Amino acid sequence: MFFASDNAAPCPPEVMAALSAVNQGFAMPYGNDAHTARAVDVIRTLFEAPEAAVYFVSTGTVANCLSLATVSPLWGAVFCHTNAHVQEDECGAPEVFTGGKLLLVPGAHGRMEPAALDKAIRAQKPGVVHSVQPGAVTLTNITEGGTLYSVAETRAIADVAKAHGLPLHLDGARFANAVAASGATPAELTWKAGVDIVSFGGTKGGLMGAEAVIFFNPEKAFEFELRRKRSGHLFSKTRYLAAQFEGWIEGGRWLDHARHANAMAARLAEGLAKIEGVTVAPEAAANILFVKLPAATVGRLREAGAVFYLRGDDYARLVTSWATTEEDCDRFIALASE
Ligand SMILES: Cc1ncc(COP(=O)(O)O)c(C=O)c1O
Ligand SMILES: C[C@H](O)[C@H](N)C(=O)O
Repeated sequence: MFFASDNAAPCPPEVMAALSAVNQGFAMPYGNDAHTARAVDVIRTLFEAPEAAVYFVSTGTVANCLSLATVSPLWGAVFCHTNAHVQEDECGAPEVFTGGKLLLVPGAHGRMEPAALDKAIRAQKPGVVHSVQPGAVTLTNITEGGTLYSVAETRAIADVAKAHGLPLHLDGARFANAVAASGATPAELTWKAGVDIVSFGGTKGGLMGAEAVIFFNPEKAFEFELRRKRSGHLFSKTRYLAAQFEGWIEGGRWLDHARHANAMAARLAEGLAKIEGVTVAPEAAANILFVKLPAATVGRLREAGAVFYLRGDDYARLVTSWATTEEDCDRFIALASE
């Protein structure tokens, strides 16, 4: 009953097999190897973006920070949701890397409200030297609140960003879960909806610290490469990051795992919603649930070995993964209903 985070899950067998397969002999370092080239092609094909620039890094935080620093100037404001990971869980790294500042945009259920984004951008007095200048917009899909930006909702944010001439970044730490939840294709949920750069998360999907950054317009790609090197995030043995993506994407396993994680969260939500005194927050679309549990229930669950975080308002955050089993869910539900 380990629901603290999908980060905590082990690596699926195909990822370990891919690591073992790539660990043969010598290969050019710094991404100049055949595995990296193949993984780049696999991702370009997956996103229907043959011209895209694709890079591998080891954490979602640095994927976000390097992406935003590449597209937002030193004096830039990056607009994000009030509870965005870049705001709440990256220790100010986005502002270190970009040199600018994050400006928060409200919206229900973890999604920025397009009108609120437009208002926040206009409030920055573009052209006035005393004001930070609008630099970029970033959204998270699946959001930190466990909700989904649909294709239409992504397009609505993109339309506001584009109206102000701003690039749109997508924090896709759980993008696989968003694709599984939306039924859209990766292309429909990104560049076809107006997204310019994606942090395509592998770690939450089970990879051993591997993330991909995708620039659909490769124009500024080399700047990303320079920033990645300067910040010490150019892996000399990139083949080990790249091979994990190859193994994970091959045969659609990346999406099968995400569908499974989402299904386990739905199983939990359905069972917990039937329990008197338990409230399941609405709009959960993927593998993150927020559930209000009586204090005694929290104690009983933890006593029985359940692992999960409590949010400030006493909502438990339950995160499922590719490795979550039906037994995990059913045992949690049974204990919560005692
Ligand atoms: C939505 C979101 N974005 C980015 C990250 C950052 O990933 P990392 O912890 O690998 O830096 C996380 C971490 O879990 C996350 O949940
Ligand atoms: C919250 C923590 O930073 C991590 N992003 C997670 O989702 O578990």
